[in-house]
Amino acid sequence: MIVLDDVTFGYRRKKPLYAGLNLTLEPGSVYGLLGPNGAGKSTLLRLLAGLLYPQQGQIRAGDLVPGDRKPAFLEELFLVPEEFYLPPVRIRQFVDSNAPFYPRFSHAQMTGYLREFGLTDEQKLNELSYGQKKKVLIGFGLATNTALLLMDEPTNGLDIPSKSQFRRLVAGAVDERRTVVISTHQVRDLEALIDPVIILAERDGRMTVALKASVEEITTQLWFGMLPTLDVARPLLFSERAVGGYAVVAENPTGEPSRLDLERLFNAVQAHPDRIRTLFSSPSTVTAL
Ligand SMILES: Nc1ncnc2c1ncn2[C@@H]1O[C@H](COP(=O)(O)OP(=O)(O)OP(=O)(O)O)[C@@H](O)[C@H]1O
Repeated sequence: MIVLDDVTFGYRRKKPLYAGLNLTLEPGSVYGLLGPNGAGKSTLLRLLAGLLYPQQGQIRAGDLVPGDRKPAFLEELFLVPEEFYLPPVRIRQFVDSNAPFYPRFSHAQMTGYLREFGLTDEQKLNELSYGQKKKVLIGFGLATNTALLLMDEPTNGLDIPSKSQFRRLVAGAVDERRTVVISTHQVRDLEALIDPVIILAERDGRMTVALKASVEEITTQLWFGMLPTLDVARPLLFSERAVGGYAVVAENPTGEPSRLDLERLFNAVQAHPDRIRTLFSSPSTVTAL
């Protein structure tokens, strides 16, 4: 389990990006980390990876502190960053020289991922497109079988068929000991994969976790649907004009079933972060603040 306890962090000391941030991540899940541009998604991933250090508070991954960068933590961590450099070597050489850092690395899985992505390990990394390089890194990250796998905007640069391959491969690589955190703006790419959902929103100039909830919790508290008019009794958290009426997110006091729409949920959270916090602050839901 990964715990962020009262974490304060800012690139400038006098202007923290996060202040008093609390968040718990459980193994066995693919967390989707959403937030506006500049909200601090990449920063949060770097804090979790121990590449940045909290100025106050603590981050713990089991018994380990990510910022200590001890081998026992590093061999269980893989980060697929948004921007990366890969050396000008064949995929096979890259795998052979990096796999030994990860005791659970599976060469069989890596071979399978490369095959799925239409690559061979004879190809040179410097002769691949950005999307192909990203596939190598994603495949390598999945094949490490680290307890913590962080991916920053992984579907950026992937073509349309590769996005569904990505969903399938990630879903197949998660087990009960693995925690996967994916930051993304491409909510449509990941709708069928991420659960729980974490949404960052601003409050008093600081970024906070406005929502952390499972898909089931979200669709219990909120209703996603179409209405012919906006003249309805139930409180609306978001609405937009759509063909034939309005696509809305409404409170759901009667527990009416509906299908989560992440884009609309994101907009509802940004528009009404305090109401969302209140709705989801039941004991079964862990929210920060
Ligand atoms: N190395 C840095 N030095 C100073 N400020 C930084 C640095 N990296 C990020 N920031 C600032 O911290 C804030 C959060 O940045 P971060 O990259 O974590 O956001 P993000 O949510 O990942 O954004 P995006 O969705 O645009 O990728 C932004 O205001 C950014 O300008």
